[in-house]
Amino acid sequence: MTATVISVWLDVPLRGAFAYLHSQPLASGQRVLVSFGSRELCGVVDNSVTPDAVAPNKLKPILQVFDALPPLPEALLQQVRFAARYYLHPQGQALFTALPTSLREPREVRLPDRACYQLTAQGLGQPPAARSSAKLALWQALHEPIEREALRRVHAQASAYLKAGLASGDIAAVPWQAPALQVSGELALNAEQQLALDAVAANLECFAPFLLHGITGSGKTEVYLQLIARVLAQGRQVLVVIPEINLTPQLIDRFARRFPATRIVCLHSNLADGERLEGWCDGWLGRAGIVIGTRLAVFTPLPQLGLVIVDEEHDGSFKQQDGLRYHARDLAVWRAHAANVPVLLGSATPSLETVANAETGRYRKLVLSQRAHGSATLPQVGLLDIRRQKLAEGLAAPVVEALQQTLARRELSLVFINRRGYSPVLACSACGWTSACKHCSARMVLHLSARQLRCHHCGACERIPLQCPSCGNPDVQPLGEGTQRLEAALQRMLPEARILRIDRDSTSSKAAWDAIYQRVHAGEVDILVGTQMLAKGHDFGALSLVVVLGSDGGLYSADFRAGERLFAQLLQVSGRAGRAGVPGRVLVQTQWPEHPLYQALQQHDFDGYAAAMLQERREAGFPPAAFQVLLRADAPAYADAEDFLNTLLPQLGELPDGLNVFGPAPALMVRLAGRERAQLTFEAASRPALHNWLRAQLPLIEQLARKAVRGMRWSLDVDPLEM
Ligand SMILES: Nc1ncnc2c1ncn2[C@@H]1O[C@H](COP(=O)(O)OP(=O)(O)OP(=O)(O)O)[C@@H](O)[C@H]1O
Ligand SMILES: [Zn+2]
Repeated sequence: MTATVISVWLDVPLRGAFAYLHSQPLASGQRVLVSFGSRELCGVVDNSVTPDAVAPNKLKPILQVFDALPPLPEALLQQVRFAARYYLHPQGQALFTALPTSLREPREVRLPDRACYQLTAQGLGQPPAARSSAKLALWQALHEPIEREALRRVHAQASAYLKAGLASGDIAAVPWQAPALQVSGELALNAEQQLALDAVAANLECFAPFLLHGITGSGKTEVYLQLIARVLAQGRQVLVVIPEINLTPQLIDRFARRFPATRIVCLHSNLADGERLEGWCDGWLGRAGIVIGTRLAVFTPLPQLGLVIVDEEHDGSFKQQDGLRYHARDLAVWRAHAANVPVLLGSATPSLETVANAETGRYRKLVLSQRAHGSATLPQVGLLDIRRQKLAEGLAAPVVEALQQTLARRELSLVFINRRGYSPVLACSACGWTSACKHCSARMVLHLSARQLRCHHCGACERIPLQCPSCGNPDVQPLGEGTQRLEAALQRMLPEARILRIDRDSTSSKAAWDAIYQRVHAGEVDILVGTQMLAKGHDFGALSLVVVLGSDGGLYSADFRAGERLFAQLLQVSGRAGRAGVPGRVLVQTQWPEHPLYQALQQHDFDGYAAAMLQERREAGFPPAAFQVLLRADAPAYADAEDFLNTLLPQLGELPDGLNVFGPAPALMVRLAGRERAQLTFEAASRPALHNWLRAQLPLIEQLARKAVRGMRWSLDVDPLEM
């Protein structure tokens, strides 16, 4: 019997594919079981590559072909091929990053049969009594084949009704079929929204990248929804990628209410394996009309893809910070290109990368310059110079006054401080000791209610010391404010106010978020105190005052992106005020009121400040004017990480023209979770030149890494966001 050599990708940190034997050829994308060393692994067949050479007598057979599901689609393999090449990452690992956990494991995967339900002839002849409106609505909906989930949206009693109907023979399960599109509750668009909609809708048949630059509250989401309706009407699918924080039940609800019959798959990292697999497969098998999710959703196969949307495209959470360090926005644009469909990048504060692309005409820019809600206008921004103010518990008198007035009018206030915990550091006034983390170059944050010091970088916890660990002084004091301390101070100053704190500590569960939303919308809250979790996407109608504290730190940071991030964050959080007719006001406490960033914030001048920042980047030769790749090394001791880079550097030889390297230098945060980090920054004006040259150096880097001290690790970060 002659056997065929099959190329198989495995989830291992090696660049090549592996060769195995099978009795007959297998399709690309086929999942298989193979033995690798002493383990059995899941592999994926790829006939487009030549495997690394193996002596014929050493070839091992494929142990099992997992064929309960069809082979993974070619479009996914292509996307992974691109991602691996672009991000200089081993392709096997890139492929397994793209798969839901269940498909990475060395076992067969079966999908539960997805059925629809419909009335039988017997059921049709027996309408429920007219007084039972729930049953009548369900009975009506069951005239057409409908999925359980969609039926549940018709009425909460769906499951019980279905169970009874199946038992009595009034209802039968029928093979799954795509439901007819239903669209409900579309708003009449304003002129700018209409222009934006028309521009994209006119390009549904080709790749066309758009920037939808709409100020906060300008109705971007409404434009997305109406575009999605057009695409669904063509029987095609839509991919919507959004930041982690914005994936709220409220948003999903908004989509579900608009498209009550459509299967909407929601994908994020907190799903159980089974749920994620089912959602992923529903996209892949064409059953889902809409896939909406965080960055990992960008890998969901969608055979009928008709439109890609990236909301809040500037958001840093789109960049994966370990393994395959991909940027979901950039991969989303690539996907739209590969599928030859339009992609819409929406934001009130687009990234400078995207601004630059709009400037050169690579992306077409669509503008929403007005708030959508009838009488809503942008808030007035006041800058409070705290060099001339006495602060009480971190708050200037005009801020407390404004909070009092807002409370008296029974409107909602938001106090924004981007620091959770009680206080960012505990310090000894006698010897200068501070609560440093043993594992990171960072301070441990005081969490008073939990009676702990916590490191927000590595998660280390300690008891709060009763006296200074260094000199024994019993007077150790919290320095500065975090959300918890602010909450306590506000409660003392405004005892009658109902205050709600929102940060990662108070919202760890989805249920907590739901409860918060309900309380705010029911008017049970007067003041929200919170971190950046509050800055984005939320639409609280009664919110009329936003107070910003402690934002000066971002003005003069060593990270060249800090200003861009701060500006976006402040515009976003300011944008929460005055969204529904109540005039809004923003107060910023700062020591630098004359700083151009605050001046631009006051004028709501995104374009002007973005142009200035872009100009600075061009002069300094920073992205987006240049392209970067970081080579990071980390080890328990800094010297070992640095040694590796220092050994490598001379062996790389002379760099080609136009390519520069800086370093080795310590990372901005040198020590993290007990490891110290050094890096080389490669930079060039030409992206292909930079990537191609680095790709050619990979064998050398890998060879030297094998000789480095044990425990040294290295990685490449293409288009890094963190320095
Ligand atoms: N054409 C319209 N007519 C009336 N109201 C509208 C219209 N479009 C949107 N709205 C309303 O305006 C508010 C803001 O809209 P939406 O949430 O879509 O804005 P957005 O631009 O996505 O906001 P942000 O970026 O600030 O989160 C919502 O309450 C929405 O229902
Ligand atoms: Zn730490």
